[in-house]
Amino acid sequence: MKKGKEMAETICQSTKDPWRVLEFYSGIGGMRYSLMKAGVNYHVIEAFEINDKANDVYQHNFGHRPYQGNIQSLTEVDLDSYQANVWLLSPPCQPYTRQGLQKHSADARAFSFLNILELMPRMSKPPDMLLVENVVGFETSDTHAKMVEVLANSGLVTQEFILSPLQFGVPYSRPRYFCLAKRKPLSFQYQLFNNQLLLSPSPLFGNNEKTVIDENSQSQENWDKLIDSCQPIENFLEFTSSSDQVNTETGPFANAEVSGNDQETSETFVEGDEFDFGAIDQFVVPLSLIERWGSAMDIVYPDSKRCCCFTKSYYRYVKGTGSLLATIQPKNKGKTSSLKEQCLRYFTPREVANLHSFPKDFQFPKHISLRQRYAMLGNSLSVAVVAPLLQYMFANRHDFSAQELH
Ligand SMILES: C[S@@+](CC[C@H](N)C(=O)[O-])C[C@H]1O[C@@H](n2cnc3c(N)ncnc32)[C@H](O)[C@@H]1O
Repeated sequence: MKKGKEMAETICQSTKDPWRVLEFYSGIGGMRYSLMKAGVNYHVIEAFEINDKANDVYQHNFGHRPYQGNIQSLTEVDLDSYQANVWLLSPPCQPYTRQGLQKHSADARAFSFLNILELMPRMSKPPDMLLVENVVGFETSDTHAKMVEVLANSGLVTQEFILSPLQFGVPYSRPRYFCLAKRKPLSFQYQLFNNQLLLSPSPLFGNNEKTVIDENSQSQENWDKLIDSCQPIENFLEFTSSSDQVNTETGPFANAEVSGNDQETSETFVEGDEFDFGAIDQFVVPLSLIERWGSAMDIVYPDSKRCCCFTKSYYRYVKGTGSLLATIQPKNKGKTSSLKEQCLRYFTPREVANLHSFPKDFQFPKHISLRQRYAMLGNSLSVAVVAPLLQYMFANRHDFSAQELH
């Protein structure tokens, strides 16, 4: 009879059973797109999301409407009934954001996640693997302390990361906290990182060196190297323009070109009256805002290799909610050249989705307003970061398969 590693490898090769996944706080489906990109053999048994507009978007793209209840009301019997191996969770971030009151577990928006943690030890079939995503700051919260305690008591080993799309070649600064957890006999490929918080993606790239550059490194040299290795922002734009193509008389996008490599996304964008090309002016930053807030704006250019995190308040507020694009490149970049002459515009929702590495076929249904689109994208996640994390979590040739674990 085969034993241990030999048996596990045989099982992994022979099984066709997909991993049974539950997606909590599914939003517009960033986790599901990450699963798809990771190439995992999965079946999303159920997704849970309280927001009906987010569920419209999810249903539009995946053909399944998530369960629209409050996660706080789920019981261990409910969760056991799904017989899931894998949980993916991106609970609300507001209790832990630096800008917020940082009430942590005392914040009502943390209650549903705390409920899930309390249910886990009471379940007869708790998950074998899970991934939790949250803001930087979560790792020092009492909710985090509770999560680590519950996972350890339930026999799950954790590896934690703080990673940004910049570390994956995407010119987008969005550092986020991630926890991966696996239950024995499953194990991580690099077990020396068990119970550690890493600021480097190196294990995901197949090496166990901790010294790969990270966004939080203090060294200017490392920071420059990281930014340099990213693609330029123009690769993520649906409209490109150069100063000689832009007719400032008739509006900065009068002669805007649809990016050659992105025809599909432009079609996605031209949907409904609200998004006619004629309405492109809605992305121009009004002069009154530039005059009032210009000094607080983060301005980037098509050849820039970094832009700031887009939050759910992008387009409603300009300060600290995400970068603005200068469509006319001045000789001297930055504040020395008048911002008014640089024809600032907002990134379009499609462009934000591109920077989140969502696939080209992702679409919003027509009835979702511009503000709702930005709000939902701001809540979502980087597929470029989560997909390799999932690949790392699922891939260990010594692991048992979904079939063996049932
Ligand atoms: C950080 S966002 C996650 C977004 C998601 N990962 C995505 O790709 O769009 C948190 C989501 O949880 C939902 N949510 C918050 N509290 C909830 C609750 N108690 N029950 C169900 N959904 C909830 C919010 O509506 C929001 O869409």
